[in-house]
Amino acid sequence: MIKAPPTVYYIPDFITEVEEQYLLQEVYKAPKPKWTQLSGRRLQNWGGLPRPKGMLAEKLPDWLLKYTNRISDLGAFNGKAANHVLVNEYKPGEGIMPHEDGPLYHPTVTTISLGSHTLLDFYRPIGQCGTEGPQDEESRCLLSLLLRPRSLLILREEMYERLLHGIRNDWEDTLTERVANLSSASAQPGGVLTRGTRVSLTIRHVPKVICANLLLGRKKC
Ligand SMILES: O=C(O)CCC(=O)C(=O)O
Ligand SMILES: [Fe+2]
Repeated sequence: MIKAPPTVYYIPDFITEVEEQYLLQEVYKAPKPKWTQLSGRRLQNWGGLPRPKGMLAEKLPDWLLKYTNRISDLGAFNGKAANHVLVNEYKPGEGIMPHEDGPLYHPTVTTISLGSHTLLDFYRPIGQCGTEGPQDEESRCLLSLLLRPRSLLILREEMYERLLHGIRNDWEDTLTERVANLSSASAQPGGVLTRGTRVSLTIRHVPKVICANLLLGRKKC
Protein backbone atom coordinates (compact mmCIF):
# COMPACT_ATOMS: atom_id res chain seq x y z
CA MET A 1 0.00 0.00 0.00
CA ILE A 2 1.47 3.34 -1.04
CA LYS A 3 0.65 6.21 1.31
CA ALA A 4 0.38 9.79 0.10
CA PRO A 5 3.00 12.10 1.64
CA PRO A 6 1.61 14.45 4.32
CA THR A 7 1.68 17.41 1.93
CA VAL A 8 -1.59 16.22 0.40
CA TYR A 9 -4.97 17.11 1.87
CA TYR A 10 -8.08 15.60 0.32
CA ILE A 11 -11.38 17.02 1.56
CA PRO A 12 -14.45 15.16 0.24
CA ASP A 13 -17.67 17.18 -0.15
CA PHE A 14 -15.94 20.52 0.32
CA ILE A 15 -18.92 22.05 -1.50
CA THR A 16 -22.58 20.96 -1.70
CA GLU A 17 -24.39 19.71 -4.82
CA VAL A 18 -26.21 23.07 -5.01
CA GLU A 19 -22.87 24.94 -4.96
CA GLU A 20 -21.48 22.55 -7.58
CA GLN A 21 -24.40 23.32 -9.92
CA TYR A 22 -24.01 27.05 -9.26
CA LEU A 23 -20.28 26.97 -10.10
CA LEU A 24 -20.87 24.92 -13.26
CA GLN A 25 -23.56 27.38 -14.34
CA GLU A 26 -21.18 30.32 -13.86
CA VAL A 27 -18.37 28.55 -15.75
CA TYR A 28 -20.65 27.86 -18.73
CA LYS A 29 -22.05 31.42 -18.62
CA ALA A 30 -18.64 32.80 -19.68
CA PRO A 31 -18.55 34.12 -23.26
CA LYS A 32 -16.99 31.83 -25.85
CA PRO A 33 -13.75 33.88 -26.26
CA LYS A 34 -13.04 33.32 -22.54
CA TRP A 35 -12.27 29.68 -23.42
CA THR A 36 -8.89 28.61 -24.79
CA GLN A 37 -9.03 25.31 -26.66
CA LEU A 38 -5.96 23.12 -26.15
CA SER A 39 -5.41 19.63 -27.50
CA GLY A 40 -7.26 17.46 -25.02
CA ARG A 41 -8.96 20.09 -22.85
CA ARG A 42 -10.16 23.67 -22.83
CA LEU A 43 -9.58 26.30 -20.17
CA GLN A 44 -10.52 29.68 -18.77
CA ASN A 45 -7.97 31.91 -17.07
CA TRP A 46 -9.11 34.24 -14.27
CA GLY A 47 -7.08 36.79 -12.29
CA GLY A 48 -4.50 37.66 -14.97
CA LEU A 49 -1.74 35.89 -16.89
CA PRO A 50 1.15 34.86 -14.62
CA ARG A 51 4.48 35.98 -16.17
CA PRO A 52 8.06 36.01 -14.85
CA LYS A 53 7.97 39.82 -14.45
CA GLY A 54 4.69 39.67 -12.59
CA MET A 55 1.00 39.13 -13.22
CA LEU A 56 -1.06 42.09 -14.36
CA ALA A 57 -3.73 41.39 -11.77
CA GLU A 58 -7.44 41.44 -12.57
CA LYS A 59 -10.03 41.17 -9.83
CA LEU A 60 -11.59 37.71 -9.59
CA PRO A 61 -15.37 37.66 -10.20
CA ASP A 62 -17.54 37.38 -7.08
CA TRP A 63 -18.70 33.84 -7.93
CA LEU A 64 -15.08 32.67 -7.70
CA LEU A 65 -14.03 34.94 -4.80
CA LYS A 66 -16.54 33.29 -2.50
CA TYR A 67 -14.63 30.00 -2.89
CA THR A 68 -11.08 31.30 -3.23
CA ASN A 69 -11.55 33.22 0.04
CA ARG A 70 -12.84 30.09 1.75
CA ILE A 71 -9.68 28.25 0.70
CA SER A 72 -7.36 31.14 1.62
CA ASP A 73 -9.03 31.25 5.06
CA LEU A 74 -7.99 27.61 5.59
CA GLY A 75 -4.39 28.90 5.51
CA ALA A 76 -3.62 27.09 2.25
CA PHE A 77 -1.36 29.94 1.05
CA ASN A 78 0.32 30.72 4.38
CA GLY A 79 -1.88 33.72 5.12
CA LYS A 80 -1.88 35.08 1.56
CA ALA A 81 -5.05 35.21 -0.55
CA ALA A 82 -5.57 33.21 -3.73
CA ASN A 83 -5.56 35.56 -6.72
CA HIS A 84 -5.56 33.20 -9.71
CA VAL A 85 -7.97 30.53 -10.97
CA LEU A 86 -7.61 28.21 -13.94
CA VAL A 87 -10.81 26.48 -15.04
CA ASN A 88 -10.13 23.27 -16.96
CA GLU A 89 -12.80 21.26 -18.74
CA TYR A 90 -12.07 17.63 -19.65
CA LYS A 91 -14.47 15.52 -21.69
CA PRO A 92 -14.27 11.72 -21.18
CA GLY A 93 -11.07 10.53 -22.90
CA GLU A 94 -9.27 13.84 -22.29
CA GLY A 95 -6.47 14.64 -19.83
CA ILE A 96 -3.34 16.63 -19.16
CA MET A 97 0.26 15.53 -19.78
CA PRO A 98 2.51 15.06 -16.76
CA HIS A 99 3.90 18.50 -15.86
CA GLU A 100 5.12 20.77 -13.06
CA ASP A 101 3.19 23.95 -12.27
CA GLY A 102 6.46 25.91 -12.16
CA PRO A 103 7.95 28.81 -10.21
CA LEU A 104 5.38 31.54 -10.90
CA TYR A 105 3.04 30.29 -8.17
CA HIS A 106 3.34 30.00 -4.42
CA PRO A 107 4.11 26.26 -4.07
CA THR A 108 0.56 25.26 -3.15
CA VAL A 109 -2.14 24.24 -5.57
CA THR A 110 -5.76 23.75 -4.55
CA THR A 111 -8.35 22.13 -6.80
CA ILE A 112 -12.14 21.90 -6.63
CA SER A 113 -13.57 19.16 -8.89
CA LEU A 114 -17.00 19.56 -10.50
CA GLY A 115 -19.18 17.23 -12.54
CA SER A 116 -17.11 14.05 -12.56
CA HIS A 117 -14.29 12.24 -10.79
CA THR A 118 -10.82 11.85 -12.21
CA LEU A 119 -7.56 10.17 -11.28
CA LEU A 120 -4.65 12.54 -10.78
CA ASP A 121 -1.35 10.67 -11.28
CA PHE A 122 1.98 11.64 -9.76
CA TYR A 123 5.30 10.91 -11.46
CA ARG A 124 8.93 11.13 -10.49
CA PRO A 125 10.72 13.54 -12.78
CA ILE A 126 12.94 11.86 -15.40
CA GLY A 127 16.51 11.64 -14.21
CA GLN A 128 15.65 11.07 -10.59
CA CYS A 129 15.13 7.34 -11.13
CA GLY A 130 17.79 4.66 -11.57
CA THR A 131 19.57 4.48 -14.90
CA GLU A 132 18.49 0.90 -15.61
CA GLY A 133 15.96 0.45 -18.39
CA PRO A 134 13.76 2.96 -20.20
CA GLN A 135 11.79 5.29 -17.92
CA ASP A 136 8.31 4.87 -19.29
CA GLU A 137 5.38 6.64 -17.68
CA GLU A 138 4.20 3.52 -15.89
CA SER A 139 7.50 2.93 -14.07
CA ARG A 140 7.76 6.56 -13.05
CA CYS A 141 4.21 6.64 -11.70
CA LEU A 142 4.37 6.92 -7.91
CA LEU A 143 0.75 7.14 -6.85
CA SER A 144 -2.64 8.40 -7.92
CA LEU A 145 -5.36 10.32 -6.12
CA LEU A 146 -9.06 9.84 -6.78
CA LEU A 147 -10.69 13.26 -7.03
CA ARG A 148 -14.45 13.02 -6.56
CA PRO A 149 -16.79 15.77 -7.69
CA ARG A 150 -17.22 18.47 -5.00
CA SER A 151 -13.91 17.58 -3.34
CA LEU A 152 -11.04 19.93 -2.56
CA LEU A 153 -7.44 18.83 -3.05
CA ILE A 154 -4.56 20.76 -1.52
CA LEU A 155 -1.02 19.92 -2.68
CA ARG A 156 1.94 21.55 -1.00
CA GLU A 157 5.69 21.44 -0.79
CA GLU A 158 7.31 18.29 -2.21
CA MET A 159 4.09 17.09 -3.83
CA TYR A 160 4.11 20.38 -5.72
CA GLU A 161 7.84 20.94 -6.16
CA ARG A 162 9.34 17.48 -6.61
CA LEU A 163 6.77 15.50 -8.59
CA LEU A 164 4.99 15.87 -11.90
CA HIS A 165 1.22 15.45 -12.09
CA GLY A 166 -1.05 14.52 -14.94
CA ILE A 167 -4.38 12.96 -15.97
CA ARG A 168 -4.40 10.09 -18.49
CA ASN A 169 -6.58 10.39 -21.60
CA ASP A 170 -8.98 7.66 -20.48
CA TRP A 171 -12.70 6.99 -20.48
CA GLU A 172 -12.68 4.99 -17.25
CA ASP A 173 -10.47 4.50 -14.22
CA THR A 174 -9.68 1.21 -12.51
CA LEU A 175 -9.03 1.69 -8.81
CA THR A 176 -5.89 -0.14 -7.72
CA GLU A 177 -3.77 -0.08 -4.55
CA ARG A 178 -1.82 2.72 -6.20
CA VAL A 179 -4.71 5.11 -5.49
CA ALA A 180 -3.54 6.52 -2.16
CA ASN A 181 -6.81 8.02 -0.89
CA LEU A 182 -9.29 5.22 -1.65
CA SER A 183 -10.87 5.16 1.80
CA SER A 184 -11.25 8.94 2.18
CA ALA A 185 -12.76 9.00 -1.32
CA SER A 186 -15.22 6.22 -0.26
CA ALA A 187 -13.95 3.75 -2.88
CA GLN A 188 -12.86 0.11 -2.94
CA PRO A 189 -9.88 -1.36 -4.78
CA GLY A 190 -10.99 -3.13 -7.96
CA GLY A 191 -13.79 -0.71 -8.72
CA VAL A 192 -14.11 0.85 -12.15
CA LEU A 193 -15.40 4.41 -12.51
CA THR A 194 -16.62 5.79 -15.84
CA ARG A 195 -15.61 9.37 -16.48
CA GLY A 196 -18.07 12.13 -17.32
CA THR A 197 -17.22 15.72 -18.20
CA ARG A 198 -15.12 17.16 -15.39
CA VAL A 199 -14.54 20.83 -14.70
CA SER A 200 -11.73 21.66 -12.28
CA LEU A 201 -11.04 24.97 -10.58
CA THR A 202 -7.31 25.23 -9.92
CA ILE A 203 -6.91 27.95 -7.33
CA ARG A 204 -3.48 29.44 -6.62
CA HIS A 205 -1.60 32.43 -5.24
CA VAL A 206 0.68 34.32 -7.63
CA PRO A 207 3.10 36.27 -5.41
CA LYS A 208 4.54 38.60 -8.06
CA VAL A 209 1.81 40.99 -9.12
CA ILE A 210 1.76 44.29 -11.03
CA CYS A 211 -1.19 46.62 -10.46
CA ALA A 212 -2.74 48.09 -13.60
CA ASN A 213 -2.58 51.70 -12.39
CA LEU A 214 1.09 51.35 -11.44
CA LEU A 215 2.06 49.64 -14.67
CA LEU A 216 4.33 52.39 -15.94
CA GLY A 217 6.39 52.37 -12.78
CA ARG A 218 6.37 48.55 -12.72
CA LYS A 219 5.72 48.75 -8.99
CA LYS A 220 4.27 45.84 -7.11
CA CYS A 221 0.81 46.15 -5.62
O1 LIG B 1 -7.58 19.43 -13.56
C1 LIG B 1 -6.79 19.21 -12.66
O2 LIG B 1 -7.14 18.74 -11.58
C2 LIG B 1 -5.33 19.50 -12.86
C3 LIG B 1 -5.06 20.77 -13.58
C4 LIG B 1 -3.59 21.12 -13.61
O3 LIG B 1 -2.74 20.35 -13.30
C5 LIG B 1 -3.20 22.48 -13.99
O4 LIG B 1 -4.04 23.28 -14.41
O5 LIG B 1 -2.00 22.80 -13.88
FE1 LIG C 1 -0.86 21.33 -12.95
